[in-house]
Amino acid sequence: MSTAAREVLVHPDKDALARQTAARLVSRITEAQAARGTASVVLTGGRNGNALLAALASSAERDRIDWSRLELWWGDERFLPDGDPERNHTQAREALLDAVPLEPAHIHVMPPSDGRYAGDAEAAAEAYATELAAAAGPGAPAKVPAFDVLLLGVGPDTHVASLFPEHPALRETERTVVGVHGAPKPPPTRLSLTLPAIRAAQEVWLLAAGDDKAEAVAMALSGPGELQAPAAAVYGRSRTLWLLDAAAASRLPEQE
Ligand SMILES: O=C1O[C@H](COP(=O)(O)O)[C@@H](O)[C@H](O)[C@H]1O
Repeated sequence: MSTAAREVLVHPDKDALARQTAARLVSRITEAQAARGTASVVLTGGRNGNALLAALASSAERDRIDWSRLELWWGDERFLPDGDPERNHTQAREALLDAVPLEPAHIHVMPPSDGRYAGDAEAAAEAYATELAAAAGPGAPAKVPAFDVLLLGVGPDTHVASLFPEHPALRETERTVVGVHGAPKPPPTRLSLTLPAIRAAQEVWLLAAGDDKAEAVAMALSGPGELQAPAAAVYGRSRTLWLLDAAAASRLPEQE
C-alpha cells in the first residue's frame, strides 16, 4: 500500500472544510511556484470540490497565487457535450475559473462528448493521456506530471474520480486515463485518471463532508480491499490527506 501514511483532518462543518482547504491549497500552490516557478493541481468535481473552488474564489488569499503559472488538470469528467451543466469543467468555471486570470493553455480540460471525439470515450481518454504524457516530458516513468496536489471527492459509495467499487477501470495498470462505461452514478459514460496516474501525484487530498459520506469514510479508512473501496486505494507520493467535516468523520473510531 502507501508509503505515505494517511493523515485525517476534521473540520467543524462543510463551510470550514471548504475555507480551510482553500487556504491550504493557496499555501501549497505558492510554495510550489516559489520553488519551481510553476504549480500543477488536479481538480475534482462533486459537491466538495466545487465548494472548495467557490471558497477560493471568494478568498482574499487567492491573490497570492500567480494564476498565469498554474497548470490545471481534471481527475475525471462526465462524458457530456461541451458546456453541459453537469460537466465538472462547466461547474469549475462557474465556481472559480472564469473569475481568475488563468492562462487558457494551462487549463487541461478532458474532452467533451461532442466535437473531435464525438461519442468515443476511448479516443477521448487516449487524447488526454497523450496530453498528460507530453506535459510529463520524455522518459517520465509515470507518463503524467508529478502533480503538486491531486484533489478527489469521496462518493457515498467510496468512489473517487470516476473509479467506482468493483469497476474494471480500477484494475487498469498501464493506461493513465480510461473511458468508464456503465458508471452507477449518472452519466454512465465518463473519463477518469487511473490508479497509477493518481498515485504519481505528490499530494493526494480526499474531501468529504456530510452525514451521507460517514459510512464511506469509515469503510475506506478501515483497511478494505482496493476493489471494494476505491478511496482506500489512492495515495500520494509524499502525502495523503483526508479532509473531512465532523459529520463525515462521525463514524470513525474515537482517537485516544
Ligand atoms: O460524479 C462525481 O462524483 C464525485 C463525488 O461527488 P460528491 O458530490 O458526492 O462529493 C466527484 O469526486 C467526481 O469528480 C464526480 O465526477
